[in-house]
Amino acid sequence: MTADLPARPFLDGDRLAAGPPGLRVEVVAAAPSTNALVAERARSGAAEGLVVVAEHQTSGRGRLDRSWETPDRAALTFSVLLRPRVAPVEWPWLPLMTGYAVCRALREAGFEAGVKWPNDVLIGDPSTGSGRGGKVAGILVERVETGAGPAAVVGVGINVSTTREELPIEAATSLAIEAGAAPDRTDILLWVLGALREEYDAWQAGGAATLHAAYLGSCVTVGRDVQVALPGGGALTGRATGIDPGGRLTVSGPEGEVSVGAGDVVHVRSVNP
Ligand SMILES: Nc1ncnc2c1ncn2[C@@H]1O[C@H](COP(=O)(O)OP(=O)(O)OP(=O)(O)O)[C@@H](O)[C@H]1O
Ligand SMILES: O=C(O)CCCC[C@@H]1SC[C@@H]2NC(=O)N[C@@H]21
Repeated sequence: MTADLPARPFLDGDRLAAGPPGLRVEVVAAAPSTNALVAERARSGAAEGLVVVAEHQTSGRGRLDRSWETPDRAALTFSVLLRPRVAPVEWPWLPLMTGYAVCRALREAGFEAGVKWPNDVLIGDPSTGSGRGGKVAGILVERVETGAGPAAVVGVGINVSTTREELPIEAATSLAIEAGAAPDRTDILLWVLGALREEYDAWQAGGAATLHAAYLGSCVTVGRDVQVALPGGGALTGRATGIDPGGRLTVSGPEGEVSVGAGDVVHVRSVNP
């Protein structure tokens, strides 16, 4: 007779409980969207630092209401509740900060990682790696009005053990595809949360200058020729020259130098990559 063995734990609860100071991690078996769940908790008065991880996210959302698709237990899908003390005009740095934190964590795990403005994290190099390189993570930051003032829900999706067949788009990849095996999920989550905590504290204490410089050093968009699709069908074409103090991408083209905010772009594509 064979006894039912307990399923292999998705994350190590003891290590999470001792994780980065000021963060409280809760793991749920399934949720439509961890961003929606944390937004609900924020409206009910939850304090800053709540982190909800879903083993299975069934209706994940991306920017502009696109869907974020991850098979059961194959990804890390989680959201962090923040209540920033800095002026809302500074908040556009939050998705950039989070992308940079994911990048730091993936480098700690041995990956070559870069941020694609505004909200993607890319790994690998299709010409050298065992995988093919591509988008491994996406960030969705949403502002929520609560009785205790505005809050930010910072959502992160990372493809961990997702197979090629399970990925929804050709340009996507997973940590397992690039490395040949999936790294430890608890390590990755703790490294992301630790890096996010550090970047967030530094930003609140001293503004975006340090983050700005670090982000530029990791950004694969700046320095490239890009085509930025705008809402309503227009497009902006030119050289991405930098990130302005408000976290917007600056593009130099036939119209001169123009800044675009993340909320105003449908897509950013490299031209002649
Ligand atoms: N698990 C996943 N991994 C990678 N990509 C995914 C995943 N699930 C959905 N997507 C894709 O990610 C896209 C949402 O991300 P995003 O808003 O960054 O769009 P994008 O096409 O990457 O635009 P941009 O060119 O601006 O980066 C959706 O179009 C969706 O097809
Ligand atoms: O690439 C994007 O547009 C962003 C994708 C963000 C996905 C994460 S997964 C956890 C959190 N919950 C959601 O519904 N979305 C974010």
